[in-house]
Amino acid sequence: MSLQSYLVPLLALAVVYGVVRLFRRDNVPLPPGPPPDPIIGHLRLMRGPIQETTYYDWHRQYGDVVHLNILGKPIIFLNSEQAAKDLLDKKGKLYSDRPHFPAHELLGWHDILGFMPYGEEFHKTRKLFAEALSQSGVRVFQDNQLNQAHLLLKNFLASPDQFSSHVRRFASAVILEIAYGHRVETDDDPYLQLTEDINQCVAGAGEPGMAAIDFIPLLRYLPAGFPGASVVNHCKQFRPVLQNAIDIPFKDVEQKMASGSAEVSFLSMALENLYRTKNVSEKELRRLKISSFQFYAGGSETTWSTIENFMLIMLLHPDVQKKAQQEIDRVLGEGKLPDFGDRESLPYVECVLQESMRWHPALPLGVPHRVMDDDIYQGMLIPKGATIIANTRCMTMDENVYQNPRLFYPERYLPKPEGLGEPLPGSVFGFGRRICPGRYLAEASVWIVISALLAAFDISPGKDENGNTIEAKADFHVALTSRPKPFKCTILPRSKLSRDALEKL
Ligand code: HEM
Repeated sequence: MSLQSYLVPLLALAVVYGVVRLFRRDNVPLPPGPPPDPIIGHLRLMRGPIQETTYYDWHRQYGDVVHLNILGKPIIFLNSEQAAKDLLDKKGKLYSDRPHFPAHELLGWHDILGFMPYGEEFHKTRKLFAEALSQSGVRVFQDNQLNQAHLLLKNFLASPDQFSSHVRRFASAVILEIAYGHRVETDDDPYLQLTEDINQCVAGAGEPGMAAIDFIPLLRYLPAGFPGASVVNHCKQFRPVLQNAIDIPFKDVEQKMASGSAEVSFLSMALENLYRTKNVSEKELRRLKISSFQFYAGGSETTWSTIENFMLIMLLHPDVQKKAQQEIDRVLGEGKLPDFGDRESLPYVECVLQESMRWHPALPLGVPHRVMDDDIYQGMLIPKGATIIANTRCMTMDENVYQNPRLFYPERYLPKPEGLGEPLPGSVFGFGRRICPGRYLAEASVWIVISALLAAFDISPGKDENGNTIEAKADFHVALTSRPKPFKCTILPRSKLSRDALEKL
C-alpha cells in the first residue's frame, strides 16, 4: 500500500475526530456559577481578599463544581473532596499542570516546584522531594524536630507573650536544618532574616492564580500607581532579595562540603549524589539549588500557620484541651514530655491535630492546578486551560461528609459508637500528582509541637492592660495561607512537675 492510501483515511479520521470533539464541546454546558457581569465576567467578585464564606455559599447554591470567568479566563472551583479526587487524583495526567503565575515569574520563581508546569522537569524535581520526604524517610529528621520543639517549649517558658515569633522561628529552624544542615542557635541568625524576607515577599505577591496580574498580564507594563499594578513593583523590588535567599545558603553548603564541615542535609546528600556522576550540568545544580530553597518557601509559613491555628483553637475550646491533657497524663504520666514513639498511644491528641487542620486549614484554597485539555465531568465541560481551585475550606466543612461541620469535635474520627467514624480531612495537603510532598514532615512537626504544648502548658485567654480577660475570637487572615490575626493568650506550665521538666530541657 502506498503512503497516500494510509494518509487519506488518517486525515479523514482526524477531521471526524475534530468535528465530533467540537460538537461535543459545544453541546456540553459549563458548570453552574454566579451570574457574571458583561465582558469582565466575575472580576468584581474576585477583588479584595477572597471571602471563604462566599465560596461556601456558592457550594450550597451551585453544587460541587462551580464555574467563574474572569475576563474570559475560566476558573473552576471543586467544592467536594469527591469531585477533587475524581479529577485531580484519578485524572492526574490531565490535571497536574499549574497556571502561569506572572507575579511569581517576576520574582524569579518560574522553576520552583510549586509553580512549575507539568512535564519532564516537574517529574525530575518531584523525584528529589519524594526520595527525601517519604513517610519512612522523614524519620531521620525526628531528632531535629524534637530538639527544636524542646527549644520552643523553653522559649514559651521564658517569654510566653512572644509565642507567635517563637512558633515562627520553630517552623523556619526545622526546615533550615533539614534543607541545609544549618542549625539556628539565636534569634538574630541571618538565615531567619532570609525566611522573613521570603514570607514578606510571598505575602506581597498575592495569591497565586488570584492576583489581578494573573488575569491582566499587561499590568506589568503600567505604572505602579495603576490599580492592581503595585504587585509588579513589589516583585521587582524583592527579586534580588529572593535571589540572595536562594544563593546564600547554597553557596554556604558548597563551601562547607569542600572543607569537610557540612552537616548532613537534603542539599548535601543530593549534591554528593550528583557529584558522583561524571558531567554535572548547570541545569542539575540549579534544580538542587531551587529545590532546597523550595523546602523553606513551602514548609515554613504553612507549618507556622497550622500551629498558631491550633493554639487559637485551644483557647476557644478549653474542654478539648483538658481532655487531650488527661490522655497525655494517663499514657505518659504527669510532667512527662511526649516523643515520636508515643504518637500511636495518643489517639485523642491525633484527633485534635486532624480536627485543627480540618476546622481551619492553613491553605484554604490549596494551590491552583490547570487542566491541560478539555474534559467532561458529570455532564459539564471543564475547558482546556481552566484554573482549577481545590476549595479545601468547603471540603472540610462539607455537611455531606461531616455532621455539624462547624463544631470543633475531635471525637468525630474515632470509630463508632465512641465517635462518629468520619474520615480524616483528605484535602488539606492537596491532590493528585501535586499533593504536598512535605506532608509527612509537616504532620510530624505539628504533632510534636502540639503534643508537647498540651503536655507542658495550659493555654488560656490573655489579659488586657487592666487585667481583664480578653475573649478569644476566631478571627483569621485571609490570604494564600490563613492564620489567626494577632491575639493574646496566657501560657503557663500546667504544674510544678511540668515546670521542673521544662527547666531541665
Ligand atoms: C502543615 C504544613 C503544610 C501544609 C498545610 C501544606 C499544604 C500544601 C498544599 C495544599 C499544597 C498544594 C498541593 C496541590 O497543588 O494540590 C502544597 C504543595 C507543596 N508543598 Fe506543602 N504543606 C505543608 C508543609 C510543607 C512542607 C514542610 C514542605 C517541604 C518540606 C512542603 C512542600 C511543598 C511543595 C514543594 C509543594 C508543591 C508541590 C508541587 O507543586 O508539586 N509543604 N502544600
